[in-house]
Formats: sequence, structure tokens, C-alpha cells
Amino acid sequence: MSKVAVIGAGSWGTALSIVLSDNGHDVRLWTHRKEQADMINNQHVNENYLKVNLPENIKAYDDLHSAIDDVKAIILVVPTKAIREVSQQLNRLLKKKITIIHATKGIEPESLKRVSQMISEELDSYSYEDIVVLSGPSHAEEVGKRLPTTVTVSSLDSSNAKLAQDLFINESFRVYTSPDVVGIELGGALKNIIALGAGISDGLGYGDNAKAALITRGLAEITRLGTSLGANPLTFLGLPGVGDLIVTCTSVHSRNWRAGNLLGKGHKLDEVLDQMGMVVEGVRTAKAAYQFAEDQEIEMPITAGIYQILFENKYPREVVEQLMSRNKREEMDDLAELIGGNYSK
Ligand SMILES: NC(=O)C1=CN([C@@H]2O[C@H](COP(=O)(O)OP(=O)(O)OC[C@H]3O[C@@H](n4cnc5c(N)ncnc54)[C@H](OP(=O)(O)O)[C@@H]3O)[C@@H](O)[C@H]2O)C=CC1
Ligand SMILES: O=C(CO)COP(=O)(O)O
Repeated sequence: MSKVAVIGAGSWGTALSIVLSDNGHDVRLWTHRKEQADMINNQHVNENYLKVNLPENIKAYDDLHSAIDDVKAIILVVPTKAIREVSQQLNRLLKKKITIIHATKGIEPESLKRVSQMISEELDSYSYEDIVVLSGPSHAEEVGKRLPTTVTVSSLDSSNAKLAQDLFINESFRVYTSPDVVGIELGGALKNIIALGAGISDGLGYGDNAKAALITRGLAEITRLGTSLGANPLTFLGLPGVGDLIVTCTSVHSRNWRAGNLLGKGHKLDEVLDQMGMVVEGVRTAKAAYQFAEDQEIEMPITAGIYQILFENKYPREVVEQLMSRNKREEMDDLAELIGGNYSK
């Protein structure tokens, strides 16, 4: 078994540490807060982030240098906005090339860069091909209780993806591989926008019909943007696409759904984000996707509506009216366009 470092001691970093510990690995969980490291080491809990008891072979560190010393792999799980800063810290410390797996779901607003691009830009001796992404329908709250979960790992270097698969796979955590890094990262990031929308819809008191429509038409938008950036459309029908979209739009565990739900009930964005205490990635991702879609003239009406609610103080009900009164369309034309084909009647 191997020494592995999990960088980021939030809910997802903690849950992934449990999987790795169950697989017999020597897990070093890094946090930038000393008091949190002390709590994990002395009481074996990480109470603000995951309400479970932690195995004793998860050791917390607040010193990054010691955390990554002699490890076989680094799992990077900080929010997207911290990825560059933490990668820069790693860059100063890394003495040799170690496999890096990230499990972060977001994109950078100004550049629309994906997480693997950001990481490889900050690490001198790494290229984009070296980074692995892990994504799929996987709430930390369920993984922490060892409930059955499936995810996908991907890297342009398939040996890195296989290494990640072997590190994580067990009887309650099934790991697939895929070659489509772009699709997997974009699926994981963009579903958070639609989950905000599903939460808003529930907060407004709408029903399952509205949510099913958001999921389905949301998937069409994700696929449209994703394929324009080189993703394989099939990926969006898999675990990192429709799978993650379903779980995030329908689960009370979802931070994005919960934030959306409060917005739908009339709370202001700042107040909602203060209340959450955990990262709500969909907010920054909505800004990134909206700006890109505008620049590239990609049709993303749900994303545009959510952007207006988040950043232009538009009332959610007005956005729903706007979406429901769009021009009449043929659904099959849209669907065919998503896979690059033409539908002829
Ligand atoms: N939670 C989940 O179920 C899942 C989450 N993800 C993704 O994983 C990523 C992390 O999410 P999650 O664990 O939920 O987030 P949380 O908000 O639970 O935790 C984030 C952690 O990162 C730390 N952090 C934030 N900024 C920095 C920084 N600059 N330097 C060091 N540490 C920092 C936080 O520290 P502090 O305590 O100081 O805030 C906290 O420990 C997100 O991209 C999310 O989308 C993916 C799948 C499932
Ligand atoms: O990505 C996730 C589940 O797969 C977690 O989503 P939330 O950040 O909305 O909780």
C-alpha cells in the first residue's frame, strides 16, 4: 500500500481520504488550519465538514512539505478559486514528479480554463497530460458513509488514469476510466449551474416537472458548450455528465442545490453564501460559462437566466417566464445538433 497526500480538508477531501484509508493507504490530509489538523489527529473528526468518525490512519498535517514527503500520489481537492495558489505552493516543494489527481469541479472565470490546465500551468515540471481528473455523481456525505458510489477518472496519459483507478477502487467506490479529460472536467463544472437552477425551482415551489425539464434542457446546454471546447458528446451521457447532473439537481446534500433553494425562497446571494459555510462552485462557473457563451454566441438560456439571478438581481420568477416564453422550437433539431448531426424528418 502507498503513502498518499490529500490536499484540501473540506468535505470532499475528507470523504476521499476515507476511501483511500479503507483501501489500506497511508493517508496524509493537508489543511491550511492548524486547529483543524489537531482536531482530526486528536478526536478523529472533521466536524465542520463531514459528520462521520474518521479512521485513525488518516493523519492531518498543516505543513505541506511534510504532507507530500515521499508520497506516491497527490489528490488535489481545494475549491477552484484556490487551485492556482495551492499549486504554486506545491511547485515550490515538489522535488520529483508524483502523480497528481484532482477532484475539483469548476472553471476559471476570466480564462475559462479547466482545473487540469490551471494546475499544469503552475507546476514547472508537469504538463497537462500528467494530470488526472476524478469526477462523477458522488456527494461526500454518502461516500463518507461508504454508500455505493461510481466515478470516472481521466488523463491523457492512460497509465496515470489506471493508477488513480487502482488507488481508489473498492466494493463501495467503483471507478471507471475514460480518455475524455475535457468532457469530464466540463461536465463536473457545468452541472453545478443547473443544480443552482434546480434548487431555485424547488425554492419557488415548482414541482418535479420543472426540475426534469431543467435537467434535460440543462444537459443540452452543457453538451453544446462542452462540444464547442472539444469534449466528446458521449461523455455527457455518462457518470460525469447526466449522472452528476441528476445527483446534484435532486439531492439535499448538494451545496449548489441548497444555495439555489435559498435563492428561490428570496434570500440574497451574499447572505446565502455566508450561510453555506462550504464552497458553492456553480456561482463562479455560471459567470465563466455565461461570458464565454455570450462571446462565442452559444445558446445557453438556462445559464443566462441563472447568471441574471445571481449577478443582475433579476427575480427568479421573471427568469422562468422568460424561459417558458422563448420562441417555439423543434426538440429533435436541438438534440441532433448536440451530437453534430442533422435531423431530417
Ligand atoms: N463536497 C462534495 O460532495 C464534492 C465536492 N466536489 C468538489 O470538490 C471541491 C472541494 O469541495 P468541498 O470539499 O466540498 O469544499 P468545502 O467547502 O467543503 O472545503 C474546501 C476546503 O478547501 C480549503 N481551502 C479553501 N481555500 C484554500 C486555500 N487557499 N488554501 C488551502 N485550503 C483552502 C477550505 O479551508 P477553509 O476551512 O479555510 O475554508 C476547506 O478545507 C469543489 O470543487 C467541489 O465542487 C466534488 C465532488 C463532491
Ligand atoms: O459534485 C458533487 C456531487 O457529485 C457535489 O456537488 P455540490 O458541490 O453541489 O454539493
